[in-house]
Amino acid sequence: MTVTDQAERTAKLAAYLSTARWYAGKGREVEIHSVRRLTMPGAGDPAVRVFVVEVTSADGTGRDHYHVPLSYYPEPREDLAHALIGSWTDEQLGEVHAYDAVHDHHAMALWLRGFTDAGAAATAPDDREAVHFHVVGEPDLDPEARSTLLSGEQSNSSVFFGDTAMMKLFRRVTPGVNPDIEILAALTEAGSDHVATLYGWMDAPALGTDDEPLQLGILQQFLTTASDGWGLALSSLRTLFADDVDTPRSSGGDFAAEAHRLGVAVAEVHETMAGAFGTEQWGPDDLAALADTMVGRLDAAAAAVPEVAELAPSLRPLLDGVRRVEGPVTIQRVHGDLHLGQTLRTVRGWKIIDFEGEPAKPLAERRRPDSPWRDVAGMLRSFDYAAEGSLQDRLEAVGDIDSSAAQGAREWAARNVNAFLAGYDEVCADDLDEALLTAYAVDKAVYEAVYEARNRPTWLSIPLAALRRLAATDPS
Ligand SMILES: Nc1ncnc2c1ncn2[C@@H]1O[C@H](COP(=O)(O)OP(=O)(O)O)[C@@H](O)[C@H]1O
Ligand SMILES: O=P(O)(O)O[C@H]1O[C@H](CO)[C@@H](O[C@H]2O[C@H](CO)[C@@H](O)[C@H](O)[C@H]2O)[C@H](O)[C@H]1O
Repeated sequence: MTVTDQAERTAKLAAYLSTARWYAGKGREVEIHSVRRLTMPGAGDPAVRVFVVEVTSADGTGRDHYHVPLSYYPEPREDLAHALIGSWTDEQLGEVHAYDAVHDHHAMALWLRGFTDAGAAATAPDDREAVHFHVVGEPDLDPEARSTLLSGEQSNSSVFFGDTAMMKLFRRVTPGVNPDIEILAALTEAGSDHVATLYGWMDAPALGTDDEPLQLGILQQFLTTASDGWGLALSSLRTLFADDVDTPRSSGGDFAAEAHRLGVAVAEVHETMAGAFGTEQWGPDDLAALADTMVGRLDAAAAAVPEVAELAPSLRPLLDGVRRVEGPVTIQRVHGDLHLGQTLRTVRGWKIIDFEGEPAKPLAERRRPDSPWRDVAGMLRSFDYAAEGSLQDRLEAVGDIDSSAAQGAREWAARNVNAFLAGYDEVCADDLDEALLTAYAVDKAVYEAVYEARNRPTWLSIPLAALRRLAATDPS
């Protein structure tokens, strides 16, 4: 292969990365520094390779690694045209057309086989350049199940194997333990009713002697009959708008009983996590450090989003309020990025998914114990998002928002926040510290403003409106 071939191939990969939903560095040119190539056990037909691509990080100061599995065909595949990375001459395979393998069910069958064969030592344990498969317990996997890629706004790529298992390939990967695997393993072992059972995971061995393995993905139970909390909340709001009622309580789609049950479920998950990982206490110094971190994040957001900069002077005192919280505050492992989209309602009750934490945070930070009120604040923000998002949808569909719809949506959010908190409080009766909860809500809305500015600018108004309301609260 010539240097020009190599450069052309890298450019095609960079172009693909720049458009991928899961690529965090939107808006900056993708600069590839190195590409590690892993082999896939059993690969042949189709040819498959797994790459770990090192790029300049989203903020330009460091390096990020992306997990990119590719499948190769000698002839173009019409059905995979949307997932084409490029066509080139490969030193071993000759002329190839390379596709993002998650879209290719022939390729994904190799991953399923990796798990079904894992007990039979499909990968040589000392093969440092192979993807390794690990299975937990004896999952009932159907080796013939066909994969379906989940479409939508995901940070990772998820495929369903029939209605038995779901595999999520992590896209941005860091050496070390991935919290999604670690927490699901602990909750599965503890017999939690509120999560999908962990079936297994895949990783690649460490590169250097100081490195830890690179966890590449997770296999878990497919939750049948699942509807996500976000969709259910929007549907409740649509019913509210259609009903001619005075309050959300009288609407046929009232969500409060579900919000209450969800509060109970989140609290039970917190309890199980506290039992599995233990608890610690935060004193005044830790609370001061938390305030510093939050103020630092506000300052970074202010530099990136001008509207946040305008509000920053009024928001800072709310974050500084954490310094006055009367400790000790109990901390433990938490979800870290909890919102309605991370909850699934099944016939067996509410389930919580995706324990990865905020995708933008470094792994070590995401694994650090925190106050469970961070998760509670995430849910409260999400009820507000649902109310405001539904008004925005209405504006786009109907052309304007009448004042009764706006008032109804806001009452809906308040009602469900109260119901959620009441359910949470039934299980975890820790005294609620308003200042701490408010600071977490500000911190989350600040994060959301940056997230929306980067990923969904038309939704930026939602966290900004929340920040404006919060900025008007009395910090004392
Ligand atoms: N165990 C499961 N069973 C069925 N559907 C699931 C399961 N886990 C997740 N999902 C669906 O897949 C979507 C993406 O999963 P998630 O873990 O949130 O991925 P990401 O990290 O990419 O955001 C969820 O919104 C949910 O609809
Ligand atoms: O689900 P992810 O781990 O990818 O989380 C990221 O994307 C979320 C959006 O999909 C984002 O959540 C924000 O929007 C939601 C509505 O789409 C809303 O329910 C959440 O409250 C709001 O934070 C999340 O912040 C981001 O990390």
